[in-house]
Amino acid sequence: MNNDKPTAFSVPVVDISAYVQDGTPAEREKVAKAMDDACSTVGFIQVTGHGIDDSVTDGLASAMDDFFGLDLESKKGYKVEGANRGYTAPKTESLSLSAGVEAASRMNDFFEAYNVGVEARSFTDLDLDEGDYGVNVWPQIEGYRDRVQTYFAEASRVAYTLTSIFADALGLESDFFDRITDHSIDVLRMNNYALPPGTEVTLDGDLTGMGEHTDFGIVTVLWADQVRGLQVLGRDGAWNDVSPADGALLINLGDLTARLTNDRWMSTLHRVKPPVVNGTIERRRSAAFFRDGNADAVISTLPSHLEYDNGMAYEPILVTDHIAAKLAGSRGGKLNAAAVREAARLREAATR
Ligand SMILES: O=C(O)CCC(=O)C(=O)O
Ligand SMILES: [Fe+2]
Repeated sequence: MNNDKPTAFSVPVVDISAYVQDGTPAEREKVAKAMDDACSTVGFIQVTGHGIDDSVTDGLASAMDDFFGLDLESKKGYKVEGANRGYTAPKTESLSLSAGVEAASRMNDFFEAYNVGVEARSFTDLDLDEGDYGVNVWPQIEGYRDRVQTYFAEASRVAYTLTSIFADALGLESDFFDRITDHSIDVLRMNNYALPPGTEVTLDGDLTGMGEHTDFGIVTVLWADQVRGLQVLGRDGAWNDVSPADGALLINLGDLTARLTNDRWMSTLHRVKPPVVNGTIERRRSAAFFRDGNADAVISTLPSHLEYDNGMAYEPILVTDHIAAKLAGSRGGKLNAAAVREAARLREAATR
C-alpha cells in the first residue's frame, strides 16, 4: 500500500475567538467541546480567530528570509554548542531519533533552523538553571530581533489561550496549566527547507526535510507557509498532507499532554517532505512555537484519565528530564529508548 496516497483525512478547524475576546460561557463551551473532539481524534487543529495580525506573521517571515538568505559560513557563526539555541545547519539533526527510531535513509534531516526562547534569567525571583532553558543569540540583522520577538509574544499569548481552553475541555481547574507553564521552557524554532542552489534531485523518496517525530511538550503553535510538505500520521496509519488554510495557524499537542491524558489526546506523529519541482525541492518555511512546561514541573497522568487505555498510565516525569531525553535524540544523535509508544506507532506505519 502506498503511504503517500491522499485519503479522506482532514484537520479540524476550531475558531477560538470566544476565548480571545469576551465570548459568552455558552460560546466558550462550544469551543472547548470542539477542541476536545479535535484533540482526541486528530491531535492537529487549524486555529482561526487567534487574533495575530498579518503584519506580525509577515514580519516573522521576512526576518526568517533575511537570516536564511545569508551564506552558510555566516550562518554557522550563530551555532551554539550544547543548547537548543541559535543556528542548526542542514543535516545536523535527526528528529526520528527523538521518537525512538532510526531514519530509514540513515540520513540526517535537511532542514536548517534558528532557535530562540525563554531564558531562565528573565524570572528574577526564581532560582532556575540556565542550562534547562538556554541563552539566546541574535543575528546581526537590522530589526531581526524585534520582528521575531513580536511574533514570539503573540504565539505565547495564543498558547496561553489554548491551555485555558484545554483546562475547560478536560474539566480541570482554570489555573491547572498556569501552574505548570508559568515559567515554561518556550522555544521558537524557525525552519527553512531548501537545498543549496544547483542541487539536482530526481527522487524525493529518500529526502527527509524533517524526520518523523512527535513534539515534546504541551502544545505547539505552528505557523507554516502554504507550500506542501507537512505530513501527519492518521489513526489509520497513513501519512496525510496538511497545509494551513488562509490565516489559520496549525496547532498540535506534544508528548506531555499525551501523558496527562493517557493518550486520549494525541501527540500526533508528523514529518516534512517538501515537494520536488523541476529537479529541486520547493522552498518551504515554518516556525514552531513550543510550550514545553516549567523545567521543574512534574507531569503525571490526570486522575480522571487513569483508566483510559486499559489502565496503563505513564510514570510521572520531570519536564526537564523528558526534554533532555528528546533533545539527546534529535540533536545529540542518541536513540531515545523512552519513546516506546511513538516508536511502536512508527514501526506499524512503516509496514503499511
Ligand atoms: O515544518 C513544519 O511544518 C513542521 C515543523 C515541525 O514539526 C517542528 O518544528 O517540530
Ligand atoms: Fe514538530
